[in-house]
Amino acid sequence: MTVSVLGAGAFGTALAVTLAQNGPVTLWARDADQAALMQETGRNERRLPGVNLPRKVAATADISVATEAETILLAMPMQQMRGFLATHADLLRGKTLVACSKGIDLESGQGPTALIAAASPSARGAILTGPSFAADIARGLPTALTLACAEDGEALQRELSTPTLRLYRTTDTTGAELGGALKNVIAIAAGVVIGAGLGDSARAALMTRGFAEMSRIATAMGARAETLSGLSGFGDLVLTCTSVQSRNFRYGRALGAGEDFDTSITVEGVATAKAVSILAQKHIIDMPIATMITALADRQITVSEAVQALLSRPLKEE
Ligand SMILES: NC(=O)C1=CN([C@@H]2O[C@H](COP(=O)(O)OP(=O)(O)OC[C@H]3O[C@@H](n4cnc5c(N)ncnc54)[C@H](OP(=O)(O)O)[C@@H]3O)[C@@H](O)[C@H]2O)C=CC1
Ligand SMILES: O=C(CO)COP(=O)(O)O
Repeated sequence: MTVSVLGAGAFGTALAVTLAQNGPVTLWARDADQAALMQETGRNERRLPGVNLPRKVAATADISVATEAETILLAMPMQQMRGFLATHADLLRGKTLVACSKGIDLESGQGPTALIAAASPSARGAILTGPSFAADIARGLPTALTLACAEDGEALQRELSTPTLRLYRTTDTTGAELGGALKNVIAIAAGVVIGAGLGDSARAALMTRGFAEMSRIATAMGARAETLSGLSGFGDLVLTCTSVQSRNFRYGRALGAGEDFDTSITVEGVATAKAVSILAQKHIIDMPIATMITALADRQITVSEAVQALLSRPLKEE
């Protein structure tokens, strides 16, 4: 059975590479020139350089071909997903749609599975998330992710697991998608800490308090605490806050050091910090780190003002 991946960025391409171990995969790029180049060269140098695409990966820019598969992975940046789902709603009807994006839609405040349910009520929505860099997956290094699906996730889990990509299953879609979205905000903050020269101890404190902040809002929104402490929450928080492979971490590090950062690079945590600050007000939840990241990204405060504001908060019980 063919699986399709829509979005030929670093992650979509890596997923296509690993899934080709199970059978044919269609990889859809929105840019016809890029699809043709991938098909011709067997590489995606634009988004995942240095990786050979297996022969079982067929690249196309034809969306009607790419949506023939029953199982379709959505691997575009989060802020593009709502528009994409609306444009292609007819072709996606009745399919199994597995979101691979991490974030919260800024305009609606919804995560990927809620966007899928709103745009394609007859589709089955799921989310694949957790600690994994595209380059690691593509190189065949061992990785473990969470597959969250409200119902009948077992067959999908088997279909999307490969000899090197191990999927764990949950029905807690809210927890899985909020963990994956929120860890990016904390990773930016961890990058700021390192970029500003505040040290590894400060980063450990930030990660721990960040995890408390993630858990507070996520459980208030219906997530299970154990999902937050699994691969999609704690696991991905650790990876993204401690690796320079992370774009969110590198963006934060540039902010902390007062350096410029290439705005064409996908950094999901910025929009998510804004979206979650709005949700936090609605749920009356205290989210000082997300609020600070929004203010820093918008240049409303300096790094030293942000640090001062966090350090001067009232002392309280852990
Ligand atoms: N990279 C990683 O290691 C991981 C990424 N993710 C998540 O995967 C998602 C995608 O990230 P990633 O692949 O790294 O991003 P990239 O920046 O590598 O690529 C983004 C891709 O999305 C395409 N795209 C942009 N807008 C649209 C649109 N409107 N319709 C269709 N396609 C579009 C781009 O096309 P074009 O080339 O034409 O601009 C590009 O191929 C993010 O949510 C990220 O958090 C999750 C785990 C790991
Ligand atoms: O989500 C990721 C790793 O799990 C990738 O992180 P970045 O988007 O920060 O590169």
